Amino acid sequence: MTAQLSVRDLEKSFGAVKATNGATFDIMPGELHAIIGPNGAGKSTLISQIAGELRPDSGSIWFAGQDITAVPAHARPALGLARSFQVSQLYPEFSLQENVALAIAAREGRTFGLWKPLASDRSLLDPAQQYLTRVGLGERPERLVSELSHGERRQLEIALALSQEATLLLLDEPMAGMGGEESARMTTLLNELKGRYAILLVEHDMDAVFALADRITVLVYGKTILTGSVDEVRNHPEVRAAYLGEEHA
Ligand SMILES: Nc1ncnc2c1ncn2[C@@H]1O[C@H](COP(=O)(O)OP(=O)(O)OP(=O)(O)O)[C@@H](O)[C@H]1O
Repeated sequence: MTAQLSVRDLEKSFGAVKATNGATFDIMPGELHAIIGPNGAGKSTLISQIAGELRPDSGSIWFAGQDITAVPAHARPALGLARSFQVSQLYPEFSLQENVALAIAAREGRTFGLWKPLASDRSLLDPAQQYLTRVGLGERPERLVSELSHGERRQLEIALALSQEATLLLLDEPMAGMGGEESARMTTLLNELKGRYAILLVEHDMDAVFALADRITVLVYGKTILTGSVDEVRNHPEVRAAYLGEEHA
């Protein structure tokens, strides 16, 4: 089976800091693959290179068998690779459903100088409603983005990534800033999405990572020191020493 994403010997330095130092791993179709590592290990730098926002110094990134190392960030979503949207990119005065409809229109290359025609376009609003339902926001699609709680905004970001017809979702700390109940809801959502989508999850919440991950890659000082199952990672002496501490061992 061809990997959905392959990262090979990736290197990226900032001055004297080797933020990515020979990172290599694969994500298979439908796999939820977590990247963990201590603060400053290079997780954000890695995800930014996969999204195309940072150019690696050397090494390669392959998406569904195609070398995308030189493909610019703006062209990657059309291939099926979606980084979750920032809610700051949304239209606060429009409803959830209208925002997702606008994202679908943008994906389809439709121009929307006038909002009115789009607002009544069922061919956009119906699929928008389906994406909202898939992430648990389907009940009140008329709400404004400004009315959402922090956790609901993160759910909306995922709906927007799905609306890009992604096959790989890049999720950078989706549980950050969430309370227990919101984290549990996000964990349930990601559990429903895995299998249908390949997911690269960078997350500090180890309970969520251990509950969700099919495989985990451990990053320390930019190097991928291990890729394995939850049990393999929990029991690996170097990982315990470098990162987890006894409470998760
Ligand atoms: N734009 C930049 N310029 C200079 N140094 C950078 C830049 N971005 C990251 N770094 C450095 O690269 C290293 C890796 O940083 P990165 O943010 O990727 O780690 P991280 O694993 O995401 O950390 P955290 O868990 O704290 O978010 C750090 O030493 C950081 O200081």
